Amino acid sequence: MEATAQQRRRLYRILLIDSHDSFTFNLVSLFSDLSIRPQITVITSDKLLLVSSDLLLALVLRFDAVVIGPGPGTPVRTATLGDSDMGGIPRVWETIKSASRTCELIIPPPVVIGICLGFQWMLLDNGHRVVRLPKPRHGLVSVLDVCEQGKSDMFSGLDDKPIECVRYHSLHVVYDPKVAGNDDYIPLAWSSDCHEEGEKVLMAARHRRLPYWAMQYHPESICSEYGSEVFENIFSLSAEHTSSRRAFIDHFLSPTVEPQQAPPQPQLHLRTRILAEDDVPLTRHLRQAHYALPADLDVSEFVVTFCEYLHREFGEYALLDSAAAPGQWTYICCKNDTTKNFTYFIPDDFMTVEQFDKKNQRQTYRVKDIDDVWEILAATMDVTIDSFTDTLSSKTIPISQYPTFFGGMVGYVSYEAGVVDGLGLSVERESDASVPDIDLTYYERTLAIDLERKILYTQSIEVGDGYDSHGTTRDWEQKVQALSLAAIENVRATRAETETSSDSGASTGSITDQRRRVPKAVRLPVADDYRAKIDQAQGYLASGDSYELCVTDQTIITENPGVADAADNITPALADELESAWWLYKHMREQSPSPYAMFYSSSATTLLGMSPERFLFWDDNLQSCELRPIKGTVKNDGHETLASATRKLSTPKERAENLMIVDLIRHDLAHFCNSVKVSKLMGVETYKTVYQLVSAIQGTDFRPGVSGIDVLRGCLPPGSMTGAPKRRSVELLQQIEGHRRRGVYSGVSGYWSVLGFGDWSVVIRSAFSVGGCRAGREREWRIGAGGAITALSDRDGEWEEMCVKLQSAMRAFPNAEQ
Ligand SMILES: C=C(O[C@@H]1C=C(C(=O)O)C=C[C@H]1O)C(=O)O
Ligand SMILES: NC(=O)CC[C@H](N)C(=O)O
Repeated sequence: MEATAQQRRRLYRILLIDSHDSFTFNLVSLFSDLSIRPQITVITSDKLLLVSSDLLLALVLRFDAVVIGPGPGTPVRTATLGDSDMGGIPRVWETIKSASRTCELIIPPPVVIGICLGFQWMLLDNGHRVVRLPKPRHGLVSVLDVCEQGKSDMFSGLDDKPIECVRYHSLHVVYDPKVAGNDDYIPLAWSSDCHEEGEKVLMAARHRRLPYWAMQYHPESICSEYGSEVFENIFSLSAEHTSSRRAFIDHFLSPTVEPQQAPPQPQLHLRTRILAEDDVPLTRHLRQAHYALPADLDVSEFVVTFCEYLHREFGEYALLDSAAAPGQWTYICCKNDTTKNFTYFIPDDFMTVEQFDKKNQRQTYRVKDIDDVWEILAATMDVTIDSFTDTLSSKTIPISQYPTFFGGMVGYVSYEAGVVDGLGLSVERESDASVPDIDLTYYERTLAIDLERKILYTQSIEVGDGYDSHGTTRDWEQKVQALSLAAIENVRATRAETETSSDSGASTGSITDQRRRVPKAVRLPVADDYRAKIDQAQGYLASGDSYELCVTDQTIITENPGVADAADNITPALADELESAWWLYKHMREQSPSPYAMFYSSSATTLLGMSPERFLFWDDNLQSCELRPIKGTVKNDGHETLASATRKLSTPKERAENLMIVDLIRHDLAHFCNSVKVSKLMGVETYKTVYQLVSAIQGTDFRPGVSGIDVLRGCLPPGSMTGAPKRRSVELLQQIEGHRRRGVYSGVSGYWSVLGFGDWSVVIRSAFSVGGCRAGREREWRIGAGGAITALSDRDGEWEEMCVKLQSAMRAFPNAEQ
């Protein structure tokens, strides 16, 4: 077969140096769509320190272009104090320069492109100064003032169009025309909003003689214009240089053999399953039945009553509850003999598994010497499905309308698990009573409720007829159906009662509940401490170490120990704790309902989730996923309308906060997906207590070997809870927050379905318990709240915003409110 001209063309090799920034992979996405047939190698700048000088020369020679990407920190310290913000970039730079200067053989340099930190480094090295901006510009848009020289260079063909560019910088280059001679850079564009900055800021430059270009702004941002055109121009302006350089290098080194296809990017692979001995995969049968619920039924009330009936019959359960729009599905997981709870604490090398035996006794064992927790979880999820029965289908429901959760893992992953696993950083160990960093329960019997169409599905993953201590799957289905009918009746009867007595269901309860509802102690955030944290954060924003920091604080509510009630199979105090947690959940759901509500109780903790924010949804079958970050909050207290909230959320400050996270998520997703698109940019959504600015980012065409769980793992912790760039911001937040663990707060909760779907929310506006009778100490509830701090943030406004968010969860604890 004859190769096409495009295939015959040589790969254009780009070495992209990443200074642990959260925008680097947006450059990978941008380059991938260019006409040069790129092959991109990303290396972090600190790894370059490990490469010997000879190897570095050989490495650099092989690339057509070296891109010095953006990053936190400053290039200045490196030049004077040898600090580490630049990693091995100065060595690469020296290698490029010395190869073309001092060898007998003058090797033509590769094309070099510097972006933001890279730009600052290149001009600093050339003798210009780099100083702080009067006010940092993070996520803000400027219009470029393109010089005549720029119009015939990297901005050519753009016909004097105003070019909007996004800026993420605290430092800038003071261009000094006196740095004369052949080795200087020529300005190509300035910022045009000098009225705000006091002076024009240099935005783009090129070397007078060599193929070096540099940009202060971020051409890869979703809100920057003409990013592709600018790079096409640079690669075409340097095409002649590149081809003569290739001929020169080929003459001395054997020409490189082109691989048929670009090698896959390094990825996390969960496909290599490690099976525990008792986890030999069995083929399972999926069984599903569905029933129409009465059209006039208040499904939200039904869910609560139904859970209570199910609890009495089958014991503990988990609830993934779409308690408010736009949620469509509510899932209830029922315990049976195959239910297994997995808990893991950082940095243990074992995982604890808990299962109930046929006599309903807890059995606990450890999986030891594990390298990777997720491999163990993946082994349990490795369910081979051989058949599917839809037993009671009266009419055909299109497959797109079927529930996506059909059993699998439900639970949460803590913030710290993401910090350690996703970012490779370390965290301090929790001293006393702590909650697991991963707490997931595997369920094979689940109920799905389609709230829009009012349909109840019973779903099971069974071997044989699914017989266990609760009977066969069929027995279970029949019991569930009978319970659902009883719950429907109960909802109707309660409705009729409340219409006459005006009493709300959530406010009824035992004496024990009443006592518990008066907390023993409440520790709230202190305004001055919070303001001090904001100041500290803004110091880091001014120095260029971060562009946005999501600062948080925690509230601790210590419960009054209740009076023990008797209950079957579980100790009285435990039953009491469960009952009171459920009461709190119902109250929270009534006060601040949200689309990602969750009631999840394991032996170590209980999570009362009321998150409005989807973290990640994935579909392995379609190889697609979606993230929906929220950034930008306005109180909804009855005085605000959607229109007035939209006005408040349209300010540069709010938009910048959101934009930074959108760019960060595009970068995170580009590690796993060949295509990343923003399907919604900064829409305003209404919730019961707040208005929020929400964006949606979609990733499709997963890279080879990737499935949704890899995306989840690799994108933790959620960027909306860290700020950008993620890694450096997390380190700074550890200092700002006094190395206090956030725990479940700021982590993610949701499901991982055996059908290849996952849906996870960010744990915010929620409470989780620490201690309790099984830990032999008082139970306390922790509620985290915080907000993104940018250079434009105002201390009092941020304190108020945090309080609004805190109150949405505090409402569950009526006597604890401020
Ligand atoms: C930090 C919280 O929320 C995060 C911060 C937001 C903001 O700064 O506007 C909005 C949603 C969340 O991503 C919280 O609720 O505690
Ligand atoms: N985005 C960047 O590369 C920022 C560079 C540098 N840290 C600054 O704030 O100016």
